[in-house]
Amino acid sequence: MGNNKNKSDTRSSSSEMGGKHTQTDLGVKPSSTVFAKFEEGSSSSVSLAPRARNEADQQQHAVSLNVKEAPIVSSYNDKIRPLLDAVDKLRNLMVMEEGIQLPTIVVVGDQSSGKSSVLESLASISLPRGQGICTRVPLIMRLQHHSSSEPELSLEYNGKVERTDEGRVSEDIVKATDDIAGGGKGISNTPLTLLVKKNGVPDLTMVDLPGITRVPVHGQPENIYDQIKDMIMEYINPDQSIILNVLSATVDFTTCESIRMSQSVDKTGERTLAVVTKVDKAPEGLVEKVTGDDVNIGLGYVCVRNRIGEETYEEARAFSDQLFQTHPLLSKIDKSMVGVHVLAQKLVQIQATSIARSLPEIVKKIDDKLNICLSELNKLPKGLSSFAEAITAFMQIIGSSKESLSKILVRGEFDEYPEEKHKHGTARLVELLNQYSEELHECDGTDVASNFLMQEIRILGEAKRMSLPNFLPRSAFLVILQGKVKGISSIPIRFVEKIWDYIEDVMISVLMKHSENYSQLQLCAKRAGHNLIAKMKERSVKWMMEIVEMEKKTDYTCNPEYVTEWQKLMNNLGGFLHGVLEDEHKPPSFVVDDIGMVEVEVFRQYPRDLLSEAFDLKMRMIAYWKVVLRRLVDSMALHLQLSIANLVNKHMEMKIVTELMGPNNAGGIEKMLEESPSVALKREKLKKSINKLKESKEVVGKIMDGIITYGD
Ligand SMILES: Nc1nc2c(ncn2[C@@H]2O[C@H](COP(=O)(O)OP(=O)(O)OP(=O)(O)O)[C@@H](O)[C@H]2O)c(=O)[nH]1
Repeated sequence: MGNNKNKSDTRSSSSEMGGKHTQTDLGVKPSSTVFAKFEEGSSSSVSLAPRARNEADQQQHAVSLNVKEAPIVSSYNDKIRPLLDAVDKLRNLMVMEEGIQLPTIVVVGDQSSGKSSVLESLASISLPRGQGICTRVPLIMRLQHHSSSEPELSLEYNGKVERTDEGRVSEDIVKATDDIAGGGKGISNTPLTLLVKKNGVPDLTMVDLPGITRVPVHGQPENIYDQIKDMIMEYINPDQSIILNVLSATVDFTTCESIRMSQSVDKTGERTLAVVTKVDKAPEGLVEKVTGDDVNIGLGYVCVRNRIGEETYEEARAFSDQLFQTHPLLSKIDKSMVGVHVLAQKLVQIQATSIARSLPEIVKKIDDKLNICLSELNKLPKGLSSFAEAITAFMQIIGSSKESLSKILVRGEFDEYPEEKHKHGTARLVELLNQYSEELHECDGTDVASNFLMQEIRILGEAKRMSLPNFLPRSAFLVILQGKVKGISSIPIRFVEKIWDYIEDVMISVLMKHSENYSQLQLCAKRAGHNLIAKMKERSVKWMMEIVEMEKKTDYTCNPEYVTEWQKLMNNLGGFLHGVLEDEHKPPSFVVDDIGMVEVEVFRQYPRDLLSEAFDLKMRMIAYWKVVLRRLVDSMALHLQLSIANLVNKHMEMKIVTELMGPNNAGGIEKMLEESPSVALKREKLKKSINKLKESKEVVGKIMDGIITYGD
């Protein structure tokens, strides 16, 4: 470790990670240790293509490739492999679905910019290449160096693993893509994993994404651009993602869509590395383009010339090396910025730093998420396993529902539903009662002055009998009273229905809330609640109809206000008779106190006695009607108060028990033992997440132990 300090110091000042991902920045001893150790190996060149190791190649590329056998590669890779394996395992466990982001190298680029060709060059295998859209699903490419000279390739998607080989891999990727995204040109979010175990490849995991295209080709959906953009944004948005932006040398970088997208999530470019492809096609001005850095690429540029057509990798590499060494323009580009091997080295370093930096945070997030899931699982209702448990749960539900209803409908305490005004029962009941009272008052008697006394004169005419003249016939009073009661009789009935609908609403929602974990009980409580309210409503309607009937039959009150009011009104009689019969001006109308403006012309044909009797009859009715209306409202309020108290304290529990135990509900309370589907689903989901997070915890736990041991 003697020279590690110097090495890490050098790296801290390097711009390789945008000057940000320095060892000191990692701030975590274990991960920094790994990085320092890992860098020892990084000074060696990377073996990329064992197949290139024929003599001619070795001579030709001795400088650039410096092909070495496994020791250097493995000591280089051995440090990063466990970390990368751990991250790949987490990726396989789909830990991202739990909201935990993993450090990922995401390959983006405009369509046909050469993304697949770059990946091919890194892995020395053939991938589907060509013009038009090739990559249609996220292709997770896991490159792993292994000591055997026999490469092992496999494809993993939709839960299955298929072996493949170098000769077939391109074709198999196309088949798997068709399987996932259909045979057309559409794209899919379902990832396809390609595992390449091959001697000499750098240990790297990258995700290749579909190329960005503005114009849909035949067979592609109209919104293909948005679909691809959404997919790319989802992958590059997390801070943990490293963006490998593939740019074709043939285009102006500032116009590239992929640059626009990466800049939108990584403004300073501190997590963006650019690979410039097709340098052979457009060498002019390239040096200026990559040194000018008009597009803010924080992690630097690497220029490559990929395999073209049917070239072998060896040939392609030879051409590439030659190009960067001898081409009059391309040879001017700094050697630390050219070639696939430089790209591989940079990616491995960036990946290692990124993983080491992210691991402590990942461990913490896994722990946090696990704790949240465990506590949510604990909060779920315990599954009931015996009759006794079911009875206890039932009693608790009924008890708490009764208490809630008593609070909101009887006592006026709203602490359980502070924001739900609809459930502030006592206040809403008073409001409804006030509306009822207003409706009663408005229905009759708003305009006593119009047709003043006409009804009374007519009815008195019909009530004539042989008796003393100064006795007011009671029958006349009753006839008028009955007519008036009949006129308002539908209002109390409508009100009763409305008020019980409201109570039903509140009661059912409270019952549902308290029994939310037991769907069978909910069904039964709903049924019981509905039937019970129907009965209560029926009873109230019957009672109200009786009251209305009583008001029709009898004119009685002991309320002294009636007499007081009548006497007050009768004080106007003298003035009224004078205006009608004695005033020599014979006014056609005049104001009667407490009544208003009345037409009087018509009264002049009637005798004084009749007018006086009719006036008296009217005033009695006005005074008495106030008593009747007050009685209808007061008795309604008292009736409701009693009915609601009975409902909450007596009937509700009884009705639900009867419903639950009754013949219509075979299975009775045992049915409560069945868990509601939504709770079962939630429990299942939480258990799955917990298992996944526990496994993930184990994966990172092992790796952190290793790092600590290693660091110590
Ligand atoms: N001359 C030359 N051609 C290249 C180079 N890199 C890629 N190409 C060619 O460019 C075309 C597109 O390359 P791909 O690798 O399929 O591009 P892609 O970005 O993966 O394409 P999509 O995934 O379909 O967007 C192919 O014909 C490649 O052979 C290069 O460095 N030089």
